[in-house]
Amino acid sequence: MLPVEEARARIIAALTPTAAETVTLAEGAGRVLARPVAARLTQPPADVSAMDGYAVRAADAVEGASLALIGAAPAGRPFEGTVGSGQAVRIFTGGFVPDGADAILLQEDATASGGSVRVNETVKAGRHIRRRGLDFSEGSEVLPAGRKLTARDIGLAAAANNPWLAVHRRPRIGILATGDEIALPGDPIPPGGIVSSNAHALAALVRVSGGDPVVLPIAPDDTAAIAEVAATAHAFDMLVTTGGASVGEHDLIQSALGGEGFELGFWKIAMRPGKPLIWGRLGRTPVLGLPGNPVSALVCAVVFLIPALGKLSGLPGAPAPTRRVISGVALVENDKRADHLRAILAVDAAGRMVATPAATQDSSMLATLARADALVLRAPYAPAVEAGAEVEAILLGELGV
Ligand SMILES: Nc1nc2c(c(=O)[nH]1)N[C@H]1C(S)=C(S)[C@@H](COP(=O)(O)OP(=O)(O)OC[C@H]3O[C@@H](n4cnc5c(N)ncnc54)[C@H](O)[C@@H]3O)O[C@H]1N2
Ligand code: MOO
Repeated sequence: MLPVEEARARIIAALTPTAAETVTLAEGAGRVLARPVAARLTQPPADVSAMDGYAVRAADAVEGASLALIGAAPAGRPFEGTVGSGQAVRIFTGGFVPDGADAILLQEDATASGGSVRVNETVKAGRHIRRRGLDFSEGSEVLPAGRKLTARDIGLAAAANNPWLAVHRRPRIGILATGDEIALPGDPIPPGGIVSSNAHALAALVRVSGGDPVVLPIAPDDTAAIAEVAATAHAFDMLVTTGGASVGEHDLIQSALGGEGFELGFWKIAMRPGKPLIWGRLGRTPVLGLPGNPVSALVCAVVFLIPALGKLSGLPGAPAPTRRVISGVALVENDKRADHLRAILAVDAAGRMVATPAATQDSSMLATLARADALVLRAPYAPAVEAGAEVEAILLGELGV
């Protein structure tokens, strides 16, 4: 069985980012830049005032001096003349500093009357002036390719006068649930059947992780039916299946896809839950075969599908970040499979984050998974630890799943 890290590395190495598409600023948040964003202007375009007050010559603006007011420079309407010795121009935040002036006298530090202004506090040269290009200069790169755009980045791209952004197309992910026993929520459930939760949960996970999910019709445990749906795989950047991954004679994914030209990359990994994971390729489309057990499917999606979506979207495809937390209970020595324990988080009196794994960790228990805040990671053969020991955990809330 392949170690988790190696399985993830092989998946990430096999994926290439989607092509670029052009979107408006409003559509850009959360997308990954396919090309850098350059400034299409210099900001500020000239020296501007950072305050409301008076543009003056610092040499004249000493406490007690009276300066002649010769005009005004509100934002957007520059003063055309020059500030000479003993003169001042009324200025507002964002207004261009007129020629001749080299400092701003704050409104609060001055008394204006008639055509003059009295300096109540001596001004320092350069004070309250934002220099031309302080923020960025025309032609410079303000955002690099490969960046996942934040709301702040959208503001920067807009300020740099870019109405459009070149981002990677959202990866289109086909989701195929298989099994004779599964029925869509609300539909009649066959005898001994179960409602299909996996496709819905996976579609939601794909959506919040930057992909476009396409939920395919449920395929019964029948080679021809699975093959028929799989024949549409070329329409997707990745096909994700659930169920039929294991060793039972009804576990048909590999044999059904085999007829369609499926090339197996690997099968079975040293992970709990999620051992029977399948990875391969159908023509040019990568295929991730998740186990049918609902918790196994979703934990594998956190560990493999989210990084894969990242890589397809133009990111490095890094694993979910982990945090060091305190285990609320003693943990037994682990076996050969990397374990992922569903746990509730709480903050103790000392402000430390404490993760308490659920007492039963069965891979069918969706309610336990939905209530969990974290997956506590137990490496293969990790030794037993006492309650209070530090352990690594993936915080599910941070991933938005
Ligand atoms: N003899 C062995 N048996 C099993 C092994 C093994 O190594 N040897 N592995 C076990 C492990 S671990 C897992 S995980 C499961 C995974 O099996 P499959 O991927 O083949 O999944 P199915 O058999 O199709 O289904 C398992 C379980 O999940 C339910 N299911 C399936 N699809 C959905 C869905 N879309 N929504 C909700 N629930 C679903 C299905 O009804 C079954 O109850 O195999 C073990 N067995
Ligand atoms: O790995 Mo299975 O996913 O243990 O239930």
